[in-house]
Amino acid sequence: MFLQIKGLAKRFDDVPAVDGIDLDIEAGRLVSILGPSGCGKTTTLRMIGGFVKPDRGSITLDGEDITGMSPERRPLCTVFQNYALFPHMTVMGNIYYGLRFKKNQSKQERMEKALNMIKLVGLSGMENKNIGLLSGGQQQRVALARALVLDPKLLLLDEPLSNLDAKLRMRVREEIKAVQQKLGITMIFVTHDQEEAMSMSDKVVVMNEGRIEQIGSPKGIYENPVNHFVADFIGRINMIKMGEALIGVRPEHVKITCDEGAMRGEVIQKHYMGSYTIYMIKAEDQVLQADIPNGANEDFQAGDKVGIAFQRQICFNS
Ligand SMILES: Nc1ncnc2c1ncn2[C@@H]1O[C@H](COP(=O)(O)OP(=O)(O)OP(=O)(O)O)[C@@H](O)[C@H]1O
Repeated sequence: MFLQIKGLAKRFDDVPAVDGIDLDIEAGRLVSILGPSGCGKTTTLRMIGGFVKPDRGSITLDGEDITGMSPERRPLCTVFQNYALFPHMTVMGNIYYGLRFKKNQSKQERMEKALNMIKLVGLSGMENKNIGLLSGGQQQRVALARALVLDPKLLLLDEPLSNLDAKLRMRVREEIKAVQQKLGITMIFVTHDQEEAMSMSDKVVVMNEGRIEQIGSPKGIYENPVNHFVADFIGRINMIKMGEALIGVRPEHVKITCDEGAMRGEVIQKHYMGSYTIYMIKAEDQVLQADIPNGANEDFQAGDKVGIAFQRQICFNS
């Protein structure tokens, strides 16, 4: 296994920030660590990067135990949330900076490498621009290029898109994924944005209260969440008690009809969302959400009595 984490734990005072996690990551994957604020995502990333010393556990990268190694000796790079660029330097200056220490390469080789990386992240022509004159999206690309030019075995990104507005985030998301695939590099990024994690990653690690709740592909986690926490954190879900059992039904799997159904309910509200409408349906003592695509389907109104059917349900033990 390329990256192997075993029993990793860290306490701050009496709070277990990371409570004994195991994680295996194959080479060339883009993995996101997702979870609510304070669940231990950043502490996990910082322990991999070497900026926080674990209380126990081990981290092995490409066959080498890096648990006790200082950050600068680890064969990896971290892109921080605030990018940590040198504000008084140019784009080229920032990207070339780390390469100055690569004494086994000639100056010519290093310059070429930096220029290639500038091209790869789409900043050609901006080599001599000062960092302070760049937009947030451009600064994020410089930070990415500055890390990638050092050929790290692993790239760690801490909330890489959180400083960008919604539209730019979508674009930079695509760009990071494209660069990752082009270089075949292994990346781990931390986010609390489930849409970001789902759309970019090969594998999603869902954390809660210092522990890993589930690891899987975006599809696997969405369709087969192991518990209520994961189901609720990734997308929306209706939780329904059926006798002793608790089942989960995604809103897109709730069908409503004019016919008599096994379950009956009343439409109490509807929210038009463009391509679909969210219907809130009161059934017995609970309110269910149904996402119904607009266009081909019947339009229901508040007060309509409807039949309810579930196309797919997820069973939970508790
Ligand atoms: N240096 C520190 N000193 C004391 N407590 C800390 C420190 N760093 C983190 N913690 C605590 O450890 C827990 C996990 O924090 P961490 O930053 O890893 O969570 P997170 O999931 O990254 O949260 P966020 O999404 O808000 O950044 C929190 O309770 C936090 O308050």
